[in-house]
Amino acid sequence: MNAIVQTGAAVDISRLSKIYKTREDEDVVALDKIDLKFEPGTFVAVVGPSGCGKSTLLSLLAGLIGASTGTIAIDGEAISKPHPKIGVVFQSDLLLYWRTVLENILLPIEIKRLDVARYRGRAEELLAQVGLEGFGNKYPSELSGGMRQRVAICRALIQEPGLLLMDEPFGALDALTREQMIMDLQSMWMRLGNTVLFITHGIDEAVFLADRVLVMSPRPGRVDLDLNIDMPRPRQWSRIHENKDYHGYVRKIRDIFEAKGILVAH
Ligand SMILES: Nc1ncnc2c1ncn2[C@@H]1O[C@H](COP(=O)(O)OP(=O)(O)OP(=O)(O)O)[C@@H](O)[C@H]1O
Repeated sequence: MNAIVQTGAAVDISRLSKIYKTREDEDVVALDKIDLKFEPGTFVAVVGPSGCGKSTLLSLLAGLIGASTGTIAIDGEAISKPHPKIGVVFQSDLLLYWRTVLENILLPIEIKRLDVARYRGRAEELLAQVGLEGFGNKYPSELSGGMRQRVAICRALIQEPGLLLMDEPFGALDALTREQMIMDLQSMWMRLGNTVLFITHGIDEAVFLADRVLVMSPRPGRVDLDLNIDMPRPRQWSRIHENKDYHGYVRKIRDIFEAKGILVAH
């Protein structure tokens, strides 16, 4: 059991900018000359106010949109379109309701015309890793929101991506399910070892999960703070509030948001 081990990818982002054109032909600078390097196997969380360019950064890394300037390299290979080394999980699970859980997980394999039979065992192994052993023949409508999001994570992991991109993956879940998912994601990542870029509005989950938290500024999106989170693992969600370092990290991030008027103290 738990035979799956994935190798984390190295990520190198250099002078990356994204400028959108509005319908009125005005420029919107969503990202402004960002330089970042992620070591293989690092868990990086990104927090920032709405509209600061978090999803733009993720879409660029996923190869879903093109950069205006700059480059992205994954293990030294330039990225300009979706790549099997990169898995993506969005806030909405985007499962196809007419396909079973297993068929959903195997969808990327089918689309690429790879040998589905070869990946079936791996899909079942991933399901077991996220606590859904035996659910392969169920349909999405038979699962809870948290279970569906677990299936979406399996689908993202089916091709053993070195880089897992997650865009507010727990944003639509109730508080208890979110708590469980945060703990389970930590365990899964500790076993698998992928590099993760995790976008969230939650300062608490960013500090809890990450090795590194990037705090982004309002437009034009830049990295205001690059904070190393040095707390032993596995971290316990129910005990994290007893940890002084945790509070120090959260305070640092809040200080930035308060200084910029993004969070206003009363
Ligand atoms: N296709 C587009 N055309 C024009 N402007 C866009 C487009 N997509 C995003 N933007 C603008 O770029 C900026 C960054 O958007 P982005 O969605 O990356 O922010 P975000 O930090 O992910 O926001 P949120 O937290 O609300 O999801 C915003 O000002 C947004 O309005």
